[in-house]
Amino acid sequence: MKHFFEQLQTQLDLTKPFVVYRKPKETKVNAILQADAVLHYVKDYQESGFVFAPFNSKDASILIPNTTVLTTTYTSEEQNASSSLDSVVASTVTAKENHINLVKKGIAAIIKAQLQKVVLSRTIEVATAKAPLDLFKQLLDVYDTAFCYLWYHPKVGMWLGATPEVLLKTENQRLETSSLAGTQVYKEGQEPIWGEKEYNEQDVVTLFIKKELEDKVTNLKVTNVESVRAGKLWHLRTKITGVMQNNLKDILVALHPTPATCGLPKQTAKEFILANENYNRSYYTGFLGELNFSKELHRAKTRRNIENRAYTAIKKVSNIYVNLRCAEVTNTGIKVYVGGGITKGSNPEKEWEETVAKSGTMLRIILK
Ligand SMILES: C=C(O[C@H]1C=CC=C(C(=O)O)[C@@H]1O)C(=O)O
Repeated sequence: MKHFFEQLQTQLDLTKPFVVYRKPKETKVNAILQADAVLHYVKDYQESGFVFAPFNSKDASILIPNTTVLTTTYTSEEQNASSSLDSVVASTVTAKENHINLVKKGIAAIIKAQLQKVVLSRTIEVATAKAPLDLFKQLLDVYDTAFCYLWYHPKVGMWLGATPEVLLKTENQRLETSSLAGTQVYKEGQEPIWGEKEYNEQDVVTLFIKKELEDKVTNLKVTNVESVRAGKLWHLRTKITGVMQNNLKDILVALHPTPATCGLPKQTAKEFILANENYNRSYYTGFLGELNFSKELHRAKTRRNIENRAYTAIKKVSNIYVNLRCAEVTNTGIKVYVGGGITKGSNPEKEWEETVAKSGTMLRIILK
């Protein structure tokens, strides 16, 4: 174990690219190390490696090819997990005013019928003396149901996060995606009670996904909406599955960004965000994860299987997540990114509070 994290520290000291991550509910931690500092881009999504894509699809997606892969088993440190669930606030009066004004602008555009939904966000900058790999280990300790990662490229920067949202999981042609939206703060021993605003906000995402995939996926199935926990928050989620008839690129172009991170209509919401948020989202609300990995499947060795060598099958799998509950390591500290879905039923003060609650995912790790 020590060896694993030491190798990552050496990679960082040598300023060479790497990513280290753990998928939800797994104990296996994976790392991909790049031998040089070349910036590789994804061209057609036929590549194999770890993809790191920005919010704005006009900008290029980065690939760390999976040449050197390391794995280890990480067991969470209980002590860290429990003590870190207190709430943390690191926001100024001006930040609050600015966000409330932005939300009001969003609501006004919805009332004018320019938009049905728009996701609006902000950043919070804090100082820290903590080492990036220690922050990553703390994410592992606290968020066992999230996709936890630390990503570094000397020509781009360093990002880390614990995201609850699956964008796309594929096994050969089989596909799963999810519609995640609506937020409430988790309270010990209590189940969430959802209002019309949250159901509507989440339904917009589900309908969008269904429509986008209709002509690209067969056997499309949508589960009932359920409450899912993400650290100290609850969300509403629907899973969507099917069989891909198009390639991965077509599917990703159709889905990203969904109304869980952008809005509806997609293009108008994107333009609204780029014109009004007054900062660059960069990789926040982009996507990241395993692209076209090979997975060996071992079937029972029946005589027929042995004859046609069918007992080991290689599947092509991708596991891609939306880059939420994340932060960027800067020269002066860490920048946390948070946002929320605005609909006609939104209350600006509550939307502000929701971003404060969401920022807790990263802040309670950074400031603890
Ligand atoms: C945009 C974010 O969350 C999305 C995912 C779940 C719930 C959301 C919401 O309730 O607004 C957002 O759509 C974020 O965490 O920055």
